[in-house]
Amino acid sequence: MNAKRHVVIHPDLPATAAAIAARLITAVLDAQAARGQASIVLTGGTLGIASLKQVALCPAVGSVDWSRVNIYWGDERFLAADSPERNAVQAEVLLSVLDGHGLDRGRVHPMGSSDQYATPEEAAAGYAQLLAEEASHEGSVSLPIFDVLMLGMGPDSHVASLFPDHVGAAATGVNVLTVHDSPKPPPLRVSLSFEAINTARAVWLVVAGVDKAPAAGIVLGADTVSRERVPASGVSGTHGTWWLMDQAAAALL
Ligand SMILES: O=C1O[C@H](COP(=O)(O)O)[C@@H](O)[C@H](O)[C@H]1O
Repeated sequence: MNAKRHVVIHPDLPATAAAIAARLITAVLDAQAARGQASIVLTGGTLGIASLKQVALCPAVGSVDWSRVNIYWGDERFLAADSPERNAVQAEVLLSVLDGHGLDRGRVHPMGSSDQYATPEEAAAGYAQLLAEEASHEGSVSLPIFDVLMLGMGPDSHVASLFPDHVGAAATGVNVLTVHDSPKPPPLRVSLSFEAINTARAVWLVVAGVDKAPAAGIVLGADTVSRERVPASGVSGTHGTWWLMDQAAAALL
C-alpha cells in the first residue's frame, strides 16, 4: 500500500460530489494562504462535472479569491470550442458562476480546440508551450505547480485520456500528448502525460458508480500493476494521492 495514498468513501454520488466541492474550496484557500495563488487541474466525467456543480452551489464559494486561481485541464476532446462534449464547455456550469466571484478568465486555460488548431498535435504543442510560459512566471521549469489535479476514471481504468494499452499510456518525455482512435469517443483527444500529472502536489481520483468497482479494486488491491495496462495505477501526487469515491465504486475494495 502506498503510504501517501488515501481512500475516502462517501455514501453515494451526490454526497461524494458535495464532499469533493468542499475539499476543493478548502484546498484552494490553503494554497492561496501558502503561496498567494492556487492552481487546479479540472477533469471531465460524470462525478468530475457533478463536483464542479457542487462548488458553484457551495455556500463557501464566495470565501475564495477566484481572481487568484489558475485553472487547467487534464485532458480534452479535440472538437470545436463550443462542443458540449468538451470538458471545458461542461465546466462552464461552474466558471460562469465564478465570473460573479471575480474569476480572472485570463487564468483559465482550456486545451486547444479544433477551430483553433488544424491538428491535435498542434493543440498539444500549444498547451505544452502555455504550461511552460505559466511555469516561467512561477520560476518553475516546463510545468506550473499544480496544487490539486483532479482525474475521473473510466470503467476501463483510463485517467485523463490515457487509455489501457494505448499509445498515450506508453508515452515518455512529453508533458502533453495526443490520442488518435480513442477507445472512448470522440477519437481525437489531447491529454497530460503521466509525467506531467505526477508533478502535481495532490492528485485526486474522483470515482463513482458500480461500473468503476472492478478497476478500483484492481488498482487499490494490488501491490504492482502496470500503468500501461491499468492507467489509474500510474498516477500519484508528490504530497499524496486521494481516492474520493462513493460506496458503489468501492464495492470491491
Ligand atoms: O473521457 C473521459 O472520461 C473520464 C471518466 O468519465 P466518466 O463519465 O466515466 O466519469 C474523464 O475523467 C475524462 O476527463 C474524460 O475525458
